[in-house]
Amino acid sequence: MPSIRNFSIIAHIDHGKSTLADRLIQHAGLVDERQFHDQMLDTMDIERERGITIKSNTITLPYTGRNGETYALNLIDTPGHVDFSYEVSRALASCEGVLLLVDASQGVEAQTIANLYAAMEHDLVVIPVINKIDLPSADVDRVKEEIENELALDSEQVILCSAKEGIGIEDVLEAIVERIPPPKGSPSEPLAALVFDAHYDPFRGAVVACRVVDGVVRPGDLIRFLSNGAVHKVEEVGIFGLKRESRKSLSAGEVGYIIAGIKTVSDVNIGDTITLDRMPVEKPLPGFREVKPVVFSSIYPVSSDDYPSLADALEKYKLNDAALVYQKDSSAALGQGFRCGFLGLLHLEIVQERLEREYDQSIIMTVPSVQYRFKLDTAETVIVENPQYYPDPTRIVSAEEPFIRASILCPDRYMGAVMKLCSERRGENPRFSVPTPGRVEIVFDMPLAEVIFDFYDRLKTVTQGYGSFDYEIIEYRESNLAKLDILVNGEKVDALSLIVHRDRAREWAVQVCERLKEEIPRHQFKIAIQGAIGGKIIARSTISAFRKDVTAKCYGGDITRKRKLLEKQKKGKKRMKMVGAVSIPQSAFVAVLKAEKA
Ligand SMILES: Nc1nc2c(ncn2[C@@H]2O[C@H](COP(=O)(O)OP(=O)(O)OP(=O)(O)O)[C@@H](O)[C@H]2O)c(=O)[nH]1
Repeated sequence: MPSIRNFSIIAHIDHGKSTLADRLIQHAGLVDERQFHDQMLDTMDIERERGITIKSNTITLPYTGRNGETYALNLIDTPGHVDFSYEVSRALASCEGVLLLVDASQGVEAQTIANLYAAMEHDLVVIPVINKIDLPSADVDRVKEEIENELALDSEQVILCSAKEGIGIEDVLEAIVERIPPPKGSPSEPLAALVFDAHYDPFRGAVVACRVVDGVVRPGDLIRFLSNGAVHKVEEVGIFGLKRESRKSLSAGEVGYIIAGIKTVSDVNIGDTITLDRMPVEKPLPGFREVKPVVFSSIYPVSSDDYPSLADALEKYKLNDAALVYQKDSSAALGQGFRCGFLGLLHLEIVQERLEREYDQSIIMTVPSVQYRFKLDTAETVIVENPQYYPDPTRIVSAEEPFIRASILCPDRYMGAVMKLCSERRGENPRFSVPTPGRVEIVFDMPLAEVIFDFYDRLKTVTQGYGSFDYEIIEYRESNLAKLDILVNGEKVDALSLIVHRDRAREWAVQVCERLKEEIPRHQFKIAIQGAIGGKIIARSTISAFRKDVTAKCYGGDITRKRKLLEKQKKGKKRMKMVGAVSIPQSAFVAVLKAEKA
């Protein structure tokens, strides 16, 4: 049997993980030049379009070392965006080592540091790799210095490569087999396998991705999930090549999949331990850090008839994205739906897109919220993440909201712009340090609610792409909160309500009214859009009554253009939600989330 190495690639976003993974796959000869398309591991459409990795993917690469030995290298790809550090932690739990990739022109970034800490927590061997050395702006010496100073890693150990040009790929592979130890574990012990991912196959049921730590699993075995005692008969085991490749067994140290006709999706929990029913292990393997959702929003079907289908889609989706949490919810305006918890706004957007594309759901999402705490005059404390359940204001004694420690790394010339952005977002207590000349680290305490909307995008804009951002939640702090209601044509639309800081309430109200004015099409009557706190109106916009014929504005001739407009209007109708006498397009609910127009 070939010797096994389990490793992962970690890096700041855009430093080239997927490109390097592609190169390693190509080097392993799994695909020929003709079949090769970029970013083999980024299988989801959204990943390709956005050019980011969201889900961890696994692949086994055969490799023959310079010493002539054969190896099976299990590569677990990880995402780089802050929202998905949870996926990183899952990937790391099944590895013995990591490649820590640093861009030769950008250098060490906030997420590089956060990822290194995660790898150290799991006691992994860290191989520093400087990528993109082909770039004219590459500054290998400076980046080596940063690796020494900011990461405290030995710069002598650094491997230089260009994933794009295919330079240094063999050095990377040799370092993996030389420096990363083979997995420990023993095939003769009772079976213990760590579930680190899963997805739903309509024909085969749940496909469970796992790392076998001890023992062996074969088709025909009865396996048991330790967390809930569910027992299933194994139909197939195998490894992940470019596709699933079945094998006779999976044994200690190997990474692969198990198919056991599991139709009850809720039996499978990421982080669970699988063992043999007839010879179980007593203790579960150390699982993963529990995920804590920080952003909440409700999902409703555009048409209420689709509620059962949405329920089914969410259950299957959840199997593939353990970070999503949800429960039933209902709204006067939108009917039955689900309240969901997300890791961040990007996560929310991804869930929305995947539900629409992969599960064919037409959904509406409400304005996201963080979790607030209210102390009431009854000495009770209530936790509220849904504006619908905002307590009676006369009973609130004090209110608190979650604060984060935001850490931003950027070239020092952007310091002023970053400071301004942070103080606009109610940032407090700024601290600075200079990790390497020319770069500053700026640390702020900031309300989480202020970063969930579009902070990261804004930061990228004000630093021309050079700023990087990481955060951790530190504590709850007292805050002056209020519930902002939105009324459309005199009717309160509960799905548009939001909890805001009083100082920013008017600003928000004006913005939401303006955005809705752009999003809601004209009707045959005039529509007032109002923002109110308590009964008091604090902002207002008006949509005037419309001219009936939408094609009237394309003077005469151009028939195709006319048809296009009508088609567009027809399509638009399908995605409308009636609120009283007003139809609000699905997009409006999402649009109000974006603080500034795209
Ligand atoms: N010049 C140059 N560009 C590279 C190299 N490696 C990657 N890139 C480019 O850098 C960009 C980001 O690369 P990805 O591989 O998508 O980055 P990533 O780290 O996987 O990004 P996430 O998966 O979103 O975290 C792409 O445009 C690549 O073409 C390299 O060695 N040289």
